[in-house]
Amino acid sequence: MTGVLSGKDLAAAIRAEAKRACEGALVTPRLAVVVATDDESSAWYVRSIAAAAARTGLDCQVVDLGAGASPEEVEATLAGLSAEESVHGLMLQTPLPKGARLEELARAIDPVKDVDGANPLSLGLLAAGLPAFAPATAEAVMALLDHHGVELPGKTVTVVGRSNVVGKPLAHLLLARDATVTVAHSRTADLAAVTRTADVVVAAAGRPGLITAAHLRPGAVVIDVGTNATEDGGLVGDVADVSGVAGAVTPVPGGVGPVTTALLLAHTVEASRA
Ligand SMILES: NC(=O)C1=CN([C@@H]2O[C@H](COP(=O)(O)OP(=O)(O)OC[C@H]3O[C@@H](n4cnc5c(N)ncnc54)[C@H](OP(=O)(O)O)[C@@H]3O)[C@@H](O)[C@H]2O)C=CC1
Ligand SMILES: Nc1nc(=O)c2c([nH]1)NC[C@@H]1CN(c3ccc(C(=O)N[C@@H](CCC(=O)O)C(=O)O)cc3)C=[N+]21
Repeated sequence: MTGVLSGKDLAAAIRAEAKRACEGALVTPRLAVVVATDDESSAWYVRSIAAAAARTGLDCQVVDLGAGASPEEVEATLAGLSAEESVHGLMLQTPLPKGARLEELARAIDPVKDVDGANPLSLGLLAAGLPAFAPATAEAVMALLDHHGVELPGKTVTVVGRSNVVGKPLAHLLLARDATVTVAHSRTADLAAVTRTADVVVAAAGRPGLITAAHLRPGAVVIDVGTNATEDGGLVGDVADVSGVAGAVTPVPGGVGPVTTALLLAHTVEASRA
């Protein structure tokens, strides 16, 4: 029997705590989200952030520069919002316009407002095991594993994807919890060989159906980070039907996504109290 690792209850609990903190706050925490893409999965995320912020009692300011924005324009916008006292949390949506790199632009995000851990300084601190905001998605994967009682010390974990938003920071968080970590990517010669040895497989490639039953050791725990928009307006992950082989799998929607959104708000509340 393949179990379903829902993120809904966990997300609700994180939001409830953030809400309590907002009710007691002198200043309403404010999150600014900068968008320079027309990507559908980013649009999904921005809508969930705005909706969750409204329910939780945070202010959310979306600054949409359009997919044609220049890197200079994005950088100047981030620098301006970083300097604004009323803004406590600041994030830049990916993907970015052609030629723009997140790790370069995010240097303009003040590290104390870097609630999605995008400034390379945050990633460096995280790698060194020092306090910093982790990208909400990477932290959401850890929170889901903990919430569902998945043990990590000594376990083998394969992360598929090495982006600075998900794969790389997640590898550091897993290492800090004494897992043995393998990071796979598009140049990995034999993906199935490195996923089949893993007790836990995290799929964060943005490729619908990439991970199949043939990629898994029987009983493996599968965390599906992928959020791929379908033509009919739905959302699918990176994991095909693996029921019967996987021990447990996170659903899409309803798995990593809601926890990511909730943690982004929690980070903003925390930043507003610093
Ligand atoms: N649920 C959530 O909260 C979130 C979901 N996402 C989703 O997660 C997915 C990944 O996001 P992100 O990390 O930003 O994406 P990127 O496109 O930045 O990175 C994708 C990574 O996957 C690797 N990859 C691509 N194709 C393959 C393949 N066939 N086999 C093995 N590895 C492959 C790439 O390798 P290489 O480096 O060689 O190019 C790259 O490292 C997307 O679907 C995104 O929408 C992202 C953030 C949050
Ligand atoms: N800098 C950056 N950081 C990101 O974390 C990031 C990004 N850019 N760009 C886009 C992707 C995509 N992403 C999603 C997060 C949550 C849902 C989510 O909450 N989905 C709900 C469904 C949506 C709903 O029902 O409202 C769910 O999975 O249940 C979706 C997509 C984060 N991303």
